[in-house]
Amino acid sequence: MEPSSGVGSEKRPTVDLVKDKNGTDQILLQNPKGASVKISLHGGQVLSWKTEKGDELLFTSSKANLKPPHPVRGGIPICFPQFGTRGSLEQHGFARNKIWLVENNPPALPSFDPTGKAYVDLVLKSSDEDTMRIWPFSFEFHLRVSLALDGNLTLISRVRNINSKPFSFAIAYHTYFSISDISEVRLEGLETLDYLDNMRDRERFTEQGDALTFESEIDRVYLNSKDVVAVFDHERKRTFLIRKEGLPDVVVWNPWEKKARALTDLGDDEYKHMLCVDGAAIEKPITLKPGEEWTANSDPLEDKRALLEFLTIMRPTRSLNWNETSQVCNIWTGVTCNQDGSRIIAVRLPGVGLNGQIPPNTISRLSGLRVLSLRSNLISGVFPADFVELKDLAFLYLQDNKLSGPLPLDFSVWKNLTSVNLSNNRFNGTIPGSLSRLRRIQSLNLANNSLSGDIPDLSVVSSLQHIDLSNNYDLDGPIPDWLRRFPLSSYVGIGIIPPGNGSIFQPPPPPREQTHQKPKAHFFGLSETVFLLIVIAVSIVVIAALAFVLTVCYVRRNLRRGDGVISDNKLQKKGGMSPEKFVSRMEDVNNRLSFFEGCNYSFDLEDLLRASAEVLGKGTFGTTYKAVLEDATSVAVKRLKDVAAGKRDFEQQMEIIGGIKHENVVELKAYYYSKDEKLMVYDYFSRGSVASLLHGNRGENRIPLDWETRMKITIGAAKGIARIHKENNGKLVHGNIKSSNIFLNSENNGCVSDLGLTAVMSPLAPPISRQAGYRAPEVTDTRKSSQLSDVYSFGVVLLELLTGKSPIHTTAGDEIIHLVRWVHSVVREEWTAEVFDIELLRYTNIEEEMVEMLQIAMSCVVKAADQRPKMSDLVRLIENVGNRRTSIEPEPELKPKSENGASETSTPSEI
Ligand SMILES: O=P(O)(O)OC[C@H]1O[C@@H](O)[C@H](O)[C@@H](O)[C@@H]1O
Repeated sequence: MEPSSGVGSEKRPTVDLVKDKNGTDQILLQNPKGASVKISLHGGQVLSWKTEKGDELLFTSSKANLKPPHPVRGGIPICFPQFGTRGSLEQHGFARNKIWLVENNPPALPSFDPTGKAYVDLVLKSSDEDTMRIWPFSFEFHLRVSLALDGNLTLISRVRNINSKPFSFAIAYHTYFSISDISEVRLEGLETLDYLDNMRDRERFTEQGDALTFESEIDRVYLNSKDVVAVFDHERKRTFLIRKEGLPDVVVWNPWEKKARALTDLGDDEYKHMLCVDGAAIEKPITLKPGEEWTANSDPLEDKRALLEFLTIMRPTRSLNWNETSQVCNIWTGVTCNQDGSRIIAVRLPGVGLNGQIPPNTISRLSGLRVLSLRSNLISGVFPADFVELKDLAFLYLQDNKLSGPLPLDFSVWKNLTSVNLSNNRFNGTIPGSLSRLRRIQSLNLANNSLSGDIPDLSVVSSLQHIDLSNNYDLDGPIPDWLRRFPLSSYVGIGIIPPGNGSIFQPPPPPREQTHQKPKAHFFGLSETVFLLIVIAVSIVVIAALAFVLTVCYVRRNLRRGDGVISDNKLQKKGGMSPEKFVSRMEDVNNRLSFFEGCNYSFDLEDLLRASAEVLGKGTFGTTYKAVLEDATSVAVKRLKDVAAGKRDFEQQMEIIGGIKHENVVELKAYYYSKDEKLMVYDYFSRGSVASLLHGNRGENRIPLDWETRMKITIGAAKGIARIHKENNGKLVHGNIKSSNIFLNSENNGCVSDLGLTAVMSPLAPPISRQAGYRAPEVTDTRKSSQLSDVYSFGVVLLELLTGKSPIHTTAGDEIIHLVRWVHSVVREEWTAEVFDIELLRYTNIEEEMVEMLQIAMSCVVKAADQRPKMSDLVRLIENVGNRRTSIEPEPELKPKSENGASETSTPSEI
């Protein structure tokens, strides 16, 4: 066979047809550096994968039976179309036992770059009678195996349905990695995932550990894992990286001693030197309609079909770019997929003119859906009964539609519900008591419907931060005590309302549509006569306030012109404050926001009240919301809790914070202070925080955290903190540095937020455990933060960026691990490579920088505060590392490196 391509004029990759001792055809791929891969046509199975030094990376049993049709114990058998015994076929399906053919003219693979690669195309077709008898579907399985110049091995599978009926299949690359000793290896990337335990009737469990180590038999299918998992072989100092885009599951298998003895094609002790880790699609079999083709990385076909059916019926007035031929995950408006593109997890279609009833069996088929926003459309009909299928649903926004009928009776089917907005519809009937069984719900908005009956007791729902039941005129009073905890605007228009003020984030009741039930004569629960009296009283106050405003404006204008009748002095003597403050007081009376100079926002508190608010996070000092104003401006609003400072001190601190203008400090745009509410308004950073990008679910706006980005975050954050430390005569302390307070600006530079709040907060505010991992030892004792404790916290963030781990996390057996201590212990063992985030191991030429950054981080987290570097020194040190950097490109695949003490990184990507 011809070599697949040349490299310069010297050596070329070669592809040869050879025979094994049984006469079975094998393909030998060799790259110009001497790395090689051997593939048997028996099973299309990779049997050997060697580095350029000749080290074998795959395990094959010395007792393996290499004669077809027996499966070969070792290498990379392909399990298809069945995994294990989950079906009527023989164990792991038939593909591994069949003779595959070399394919000389395979269908083109759009994204394959052959440069420097030795590769071969194999095909398995269902044409033979034997196969058709056991699995009566016509298919073609095209397999490309390629060996890159850097030694990486890639398998790309494509399965095509050439039948007239649909079929489903599972697939796994049952990869036997060769390892020094099973007791010495660790497997990372499966933390917190659910798995099906084959040893316990495929029962579902959740992985508790930080990494997997092995002490006994293991036989599991981990579900929905990240794209990269890694096997660390401590003894050989070798790391296998398995990139498996498009394959959601991971099989982990080692038979251990007893089972190994029972397997005739495995030596008794050989289990010690093998570990199977497979990229796979098992839990949710892949269904192909006639003519369809699947390849890892392809669209989530089932979900795509469901959405197309939904679209056909709902006919939005705004055209959407959804069609069968475009890729869902990267292209379709309003759709977000999970990390490996196997499921749709969010659908956001606000205000696109969706019309009519949600067709059954469409949206409900998106069983991985977490966010559904269909607000501000023209959706009618009842609440779709089949939404009960959406078990993962966390955010549901159906407000501003024409939905009617009762609310779902059993809310407890959506265990993850966090935010629900069904306001401004025509729902009637009672509020379901099952809401009280939701343990994660933070925001519930049922306002402006026609709900009636008792208000259920939601006092037990401790997670609830925002509720709005307003303007459901038939709800029975009296208002229960637990509801009185919330602002009045949460329950105006129901029962009997006590007097009091409204509050932020509770939209004032909008004018009700004709179609809504008409308010009866009990305005806000009061009789018509009393209401009229109040209207008159309120009018008088408004007129008085208006006169007051006009007077002040007149006074201010005159003062600015310099011809005022009242001098500054006089005014100060009289009111004890400057004209500016005088005006600001007056503005407070009218609930005004105090904007900082140069701020180009033009909204006021009223606008903020009307804005739709979404909880972004609950932090140490309060809850942050994303507020979207009517003109579509998004801002982040922090609602502070436990403020101890009085108004004047609060304002002073806000002036200091708002005075900082620096590209790496999130700018405070405005604030609001009243007895009941303290708000801070910032720009909204759509890319999210470093914490969410590192540890959170990686949605639509996710930026892959490559090394370049991590460096930019670090340099940005360091500069931002250094700038903060200069403020207030060099005395300002940030006090709450953590990865959730560092955001990415449009250039991916780190920007620091949430600064300077310790000074205004109650010292008695309970310490939040999440903060604990960032807190310097001396702060734990004294509860007093300093600039040097900021340096410590910054060091923890740096460790987070280097390791990809949270500052406090748990292992199997619920052992609590402190990142700082863990890094210390690993580094002490002198195997630094193990510390780094496996996602970083795919980049070349960064090892040195990572180690330098690790040293910098370690210097920040030393126990003795006075031995930590200053922030300004850190900026210099980090910039030095960054400046020395040449361009760093992520490798498309990963490679085995030399064994001269450094870790060896290799990956059968696509596996
Ligand atoms: O012996 P086989 O057919 O190659 O399978 C090996 C093992 O593969 C694992 O993936 C299965 O879960 C085990 O049950 C099975 O024993």
